Amino acid sequence: MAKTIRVTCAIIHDKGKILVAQRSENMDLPLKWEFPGGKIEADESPEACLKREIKEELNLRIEVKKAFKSNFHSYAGGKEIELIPFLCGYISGHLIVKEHQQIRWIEPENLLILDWADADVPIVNDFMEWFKPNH
Ligand SMILES: Nc1nc2c([nH]c(=O)n2[C@@H]2O[C@H](COP(=O)(O)OP(=O)(O)OP(=O)(O)O)[C@@H](O)[C@H]2O)c(=O)[nH]1
Repeated sequence: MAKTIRVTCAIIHDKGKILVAQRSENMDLPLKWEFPGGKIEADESPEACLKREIKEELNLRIEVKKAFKSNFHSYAGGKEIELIPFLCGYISGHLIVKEHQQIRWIEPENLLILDWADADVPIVNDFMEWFKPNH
């Protein structure tokens, strides 16, 4: 059986908006929307992974605030991932889009409009459920 790949992703909330990223044409899941992040390396904590990935992909420093429930998802072709989401805050840095097709800052209530990577859909729903009564 294939090994489950552990992937972190950041729900970055700043000034009332959420940062969302569209995967580029030459990534797998081309043009699907995701929360930025990436694979956890050996001996790395999920939080350290996320800070590293966000610095690498977007040139931003973030703080990791709250974990949400992770989602196990099997993609066609056999790849299985555990997607581990965290609510994050912006600390500093000038945004540079290095790998994605585009990024957008959107109102939380508009998150469901996007064409999400399949593994992200339960995470978006969980986040929305938490967000609504808290804001
Ligand atoms: N970063 C990220 N990856 C996601 C999300 N949803 C989702 O299915 N994935 C999948 O998780 C895996 C991690 O991908 P990645 O390409 O961002 O990770 P990485 O930068 O560490 O990997 P690389 O070294 O292969 O480029 C990919 O198979 C990707 O399609 C998401 O919201 N964020």
